[in-house]
Amino acid sequence: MSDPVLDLRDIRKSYGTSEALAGISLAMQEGEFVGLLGPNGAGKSTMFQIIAGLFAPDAGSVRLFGLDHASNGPRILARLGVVFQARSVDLDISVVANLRFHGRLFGLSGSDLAGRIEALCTRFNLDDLRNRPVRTLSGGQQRRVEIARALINEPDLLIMDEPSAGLDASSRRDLVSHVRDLARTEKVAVLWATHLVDEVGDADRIVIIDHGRIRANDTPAALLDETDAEDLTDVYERILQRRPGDAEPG
Ligand SMILES: Nc1ncnc2c1ncn2[C@@H]1O[C@H](COP(=O)(O)OP(=O)(O)OP(=O)(O)O)[C@@H](O)[C@H]1O
Repeated sequence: MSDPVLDLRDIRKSYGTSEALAGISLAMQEGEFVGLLGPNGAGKSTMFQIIAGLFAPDAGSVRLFGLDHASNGPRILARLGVVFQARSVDLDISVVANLRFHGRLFGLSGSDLAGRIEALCTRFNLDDLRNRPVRTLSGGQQRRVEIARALINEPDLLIMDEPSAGLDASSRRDLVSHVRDLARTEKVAVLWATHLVDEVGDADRIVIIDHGRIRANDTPAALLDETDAEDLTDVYERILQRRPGDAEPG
């Protein structure tokens, strides 16, 4: 069997005396869409920064595609797409100019780059907006540009930290369905962090994190079954209300 796309083992990270991650283990396979749910301060962003190689954990092992950041950072980044909470596209230049710039950072050029930009504009309904400065687009359209940018290198793993922040309900639904479709058709593994349960109802797996610990890791159906909950919102609330240590995942 091929290496997992992502393999985190017992990751720990503290900021001074405050422990942000208290032993996180998580593996993801090709094409899996995993929803990472957790309240504010749960440790989601810290986990993302560690996966992206921005800093190393205090303890534990981080492998992407069977590689570690210390010896294979550039090979990992070539196969990783990242959407952080903060904006990373330039508001003053057009959609296409942003995509072209980011493509060049990955060594793409000529018809290869043009072809990828074309395909991404079509996939994310940006065709009519392609020559507009990003500043003139709506919040939902700007987030679609962010995601298209993160996909310019055709990553095998896309990590998204609250990608729908600031969007209305219908734009959020659109965004989720675009990315869900991407995981299904292109076999991109997606880790989608949010604190909004409705965004991850269709995920292959839901991971619930709180106080730096994984409190649940299973399919939506299994979580509903296990908690005897009405719906996923109820699942989430019940799991967060359990005392850490009660029925922790194996
Ligand atoms: N640079 C930092 N210095 C000190 N403490 C930090 C730093 N970054 C995060 N923390 C703390 O670590 C814990 C986890 O924060 P993190 O941002 O990873 O959570 P999160 O789940 O992404 O939260 P949110 O949903 O609010 O973005 C919090 O208690 C936070 O205050």
